Amino acid sequence: MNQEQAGDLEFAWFKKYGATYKIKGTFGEDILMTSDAKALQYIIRTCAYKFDKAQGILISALASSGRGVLAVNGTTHQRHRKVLSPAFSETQLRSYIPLFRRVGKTLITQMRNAIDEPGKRLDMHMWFGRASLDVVGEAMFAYKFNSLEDEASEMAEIMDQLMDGAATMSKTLRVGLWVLENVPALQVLVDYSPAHLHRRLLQFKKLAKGLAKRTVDEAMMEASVDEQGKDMLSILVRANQNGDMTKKLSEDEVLSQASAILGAGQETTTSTLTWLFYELAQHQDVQDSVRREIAAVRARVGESPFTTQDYDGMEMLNAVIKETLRFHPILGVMSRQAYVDEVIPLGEPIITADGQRIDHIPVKKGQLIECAAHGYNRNLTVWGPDAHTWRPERWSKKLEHELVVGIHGNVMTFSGGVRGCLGWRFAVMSMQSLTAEVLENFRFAPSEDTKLVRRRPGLLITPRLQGRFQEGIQMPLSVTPL
Ligand code: HEM
Repeated sequence: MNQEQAGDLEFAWFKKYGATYKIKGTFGEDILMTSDAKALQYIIRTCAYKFDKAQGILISALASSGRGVLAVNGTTHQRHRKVLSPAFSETQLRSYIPLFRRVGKTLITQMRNAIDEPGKRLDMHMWFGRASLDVVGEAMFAYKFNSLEDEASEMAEIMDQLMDGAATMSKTLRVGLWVLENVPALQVLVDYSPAHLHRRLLQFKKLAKGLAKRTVDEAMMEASVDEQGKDMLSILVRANQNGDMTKKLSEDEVLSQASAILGAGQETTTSTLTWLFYELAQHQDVQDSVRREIAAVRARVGESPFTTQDYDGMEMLNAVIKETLRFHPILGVMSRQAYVDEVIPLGEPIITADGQRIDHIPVKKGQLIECAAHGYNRNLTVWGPDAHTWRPERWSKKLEHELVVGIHGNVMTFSGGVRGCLGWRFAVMSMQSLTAEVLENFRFAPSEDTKLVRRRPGLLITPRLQGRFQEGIQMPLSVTPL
């Protein structure tokens, strides 16, 4: 939809028509759009598999990541999720803390090398993109992309181009998806599409699968516990070996998890960190108070590295992370489809076109539903009258919510329920670590171009410069070493 900033149109319509309304899709089909807490809880938590991913989304997930967890529904999804879960246990995630710290240190060194004067303009999207790629790559398949040090990193370049293309939901892409959805026989042709974006996707899948294959082969050969790899794929391979035959993943499914996790984890973390520093640059008082909080913990622990408890105890740091997740969800909407006839309850009743006040909406099998994460995250009924303001102080007291919707802080950004983000805790831990590291070393302020930054609408909501969208995703900030 044409709008200057992602969400502008939807926010105006939520204000005018209420938390739930109907829009028309690419070819005039009815789509239900909702930011209603009760409806969302019902759709993504209570009846998650009755309202599973929409066919169009499954097709694009299949094209971008293969037969991994992102591209399957129902009982197949349950099977994938069960094998993947051990790789995301709290104990497992704690073992990545030294990795977050190491990548943070490299980020600091490389940023310092790039700064030759105070207030240097740096594209923080690029820097956080490379840091996130190095973190996710090593955690996932013990592979060091070293993209922070290697300017010509092939994977970093592919990811940049992919995200740039995928973030722009062009008319051609929308029509293409519609055709594939409505003429399933054509789906076999997807891998032969000549489109530039698609070529890049194939390169991405090939590279990720190749790296995954190496890790998987090594994991299969491990002779003793001491030799066991601690990366996510090795853990997944072990979990898969233990399950009974009907619950196992095939080799193709195992290898596809690499592109699924890389795709799900890299740009999402990058984007959240990027917006977080954008907000800190605009709110110098908040930036100072987070830095003071970090300095106080540093004074207590001295040269010892921060622990998970240290990070979790930093109230202001965590408030800034939660508020950024609330205010800047990278996925504005999550597309679902009713796989059975159902009735969706509403917490905020609506008035229909013929003047009736209703608090339930009956839907037929096949109905498309857009679960509006951006709408829910700024729903005034849930967050109060200042929902449209980035204000981390709101997290200083425990927020009481009547309904549980999201996984973390009850925001929708990581979604929720059985399809909620598997990597949410990994993402939060890596953001805590990278943010603390960077704030201890640099001060951020808006640069000349920062005022041009807009939330560009598309499949993903990304920062671009007004009038210069073609330059790609970027976040120019002025950076001064401390
Ligand atoms: C700030 C960072 C992140 C955000 C905002 C985010 C957001 C999301 C959302 C919204 C979904 C659900 C999509 C849907 O149902 O349509 C999801 C799923 C997923 N995410 Fe994340 N994610 C983040 C980081 C990560 C990381 C770091 C990883 C892995 C290392 C990861 C792995 C996954 C996986 C595997 C799924 C699929 C879950 C399933 O279908 O069962 N995510 N994420």
